[in-house]
Amino acid sequence: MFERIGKCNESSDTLRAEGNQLYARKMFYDALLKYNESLCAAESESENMGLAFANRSAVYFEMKLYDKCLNNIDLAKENHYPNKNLEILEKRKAKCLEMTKQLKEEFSTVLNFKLSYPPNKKLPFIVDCLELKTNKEFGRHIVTNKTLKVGDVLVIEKPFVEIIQTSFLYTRCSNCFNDNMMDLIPCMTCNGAMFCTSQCREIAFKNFHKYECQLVNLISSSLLTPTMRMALRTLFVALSIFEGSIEDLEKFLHENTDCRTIFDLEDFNDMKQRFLAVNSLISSSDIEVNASIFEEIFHVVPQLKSMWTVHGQFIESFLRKQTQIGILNYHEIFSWPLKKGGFLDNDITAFKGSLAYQRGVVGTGFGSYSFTSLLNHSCAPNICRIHNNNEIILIVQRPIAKGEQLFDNYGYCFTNVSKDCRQQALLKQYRFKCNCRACVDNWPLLPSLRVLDKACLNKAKKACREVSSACLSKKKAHEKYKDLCEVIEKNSKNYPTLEVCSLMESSFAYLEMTLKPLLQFP
Ligand SMILES: C[S@@+](CC[C@H](N)C(=O)[O-])C[C@H]1O[C@@H](n2cnc3c(N)ncnc32)[C@H](O)[C@@H]1O
Repeated sequence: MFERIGKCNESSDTLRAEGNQLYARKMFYDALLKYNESLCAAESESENMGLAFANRSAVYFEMKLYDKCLNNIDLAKENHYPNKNLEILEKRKAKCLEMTKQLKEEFSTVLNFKLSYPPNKKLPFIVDCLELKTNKEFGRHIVTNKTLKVGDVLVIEKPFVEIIQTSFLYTRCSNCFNDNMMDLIPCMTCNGAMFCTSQCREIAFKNFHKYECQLVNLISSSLLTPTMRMALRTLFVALSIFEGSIEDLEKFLHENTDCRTIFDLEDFNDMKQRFLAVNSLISSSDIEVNASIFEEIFHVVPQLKSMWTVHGQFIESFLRKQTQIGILNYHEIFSWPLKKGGFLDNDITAFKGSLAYQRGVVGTGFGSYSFTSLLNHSCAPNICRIHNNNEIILIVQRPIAKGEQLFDNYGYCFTNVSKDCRQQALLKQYRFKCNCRACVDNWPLLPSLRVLDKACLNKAKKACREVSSACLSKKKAHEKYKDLCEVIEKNSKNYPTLEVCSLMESSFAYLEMTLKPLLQFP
């Protein structure tokens, strides 16, 4: 039998009752959150599980998400929903089936991003024209060997490892980040992880959750920074690759000390090589890491404690290095909030005035991306980054000539952050002095940029008005985005003018709109 960590029907009852009150007030997002917490707290094989699924089915019915309603009715029945109440569920099911027939809505419209050019033969998630170069000024960097157009999709990268911010534990799959409109299933043992499917639950258990399950409350407390949580998850994933043998992991690292980027992999499907690519990312060895917290965590679980007793030194240096890699390389993952109006009170990344806040997206987690981490920063980038669940998609934002370097933006764009602030922040976190054109020539902030083409400025103003008031379908947003890409391509010789930079901002907003959930909870 599993040891039940944090499972408790009494808490599950309290959480369900709180959910019921929110449901009565039609606060469906908050109600689902409580039902998910209640589900996670429910002792397995108790009727509390069935009740939580049934409650969720009621929310989905009100939201007209009939497929999810039906799914939750089935789950309720499979999970000890009390027989005496079955009639309620059967009635709901019948109504649901009737409504599904009537409903021609296309809730399932998903826009799939595809690479714009043939894929790299070894790395199928990047286009074949990208090359790795190294020089003194930039270290490793990526250039294109063919001219690229605005809107070209260059990379669709999944992380090697990702973690969810604690405030999203009950709203997203802990394995793949899918929110599945909160239609999630709990870990059968702990109360701190949910999954979108049983496959995801199995994969997570195999890859990392078997180690974390007994530690979830500690890991998700404020003891660890997100970078340290990522380091710990990386250790558990690496351990799983070596089938739990810390000796083999240590030996492997000892024998493979040379630097290997993702371009050096012989076989992309070999997880050991993929791990080496993450382990070879640039790190800041001078950053202090308080490793004693890791020791405390390991001492909670007997199996991990004995591992630390024998291999503590190796584990500590592994975790220190991953933390130091993380500071320079891990990417925050942004998603659209499921709740109308947006942000959770405790979402620290959504501070007012931040770019994410203006765009309406929230930071839901962090990931390690071996390719994207080879991109250098410019305050005037030529590519942009969007997220589809845990995937990073890299798209050309202004034309890039053959032989030019691809530049990402580390969160400090010249259009809305002053040169002094940018330079200080980049030096402090990323340890380099930025010499991009915007810094060298001290380009002004967006409102003070010069105007060269009045007709184009009018187009930009129109796009700006539309994008801030628009409530478009994904398809329509994608069409608008494509139109703007053409206008930017034609006018790019005037960059950085007010009109071109505003068009770029609006096009990015349309692009993100293509990933917005079709429906948000009240
Ligand atoms: C995510 S890594 C980028 C890849 C890195 N160049 C490498 O060799 O692995 C971030 C680090 O790259 C370097 N870097 C990024 N942008 C740079 C720039 N514009 N100029 C100089 N160095 C830069 C800094 O050392 C920074 O900490």
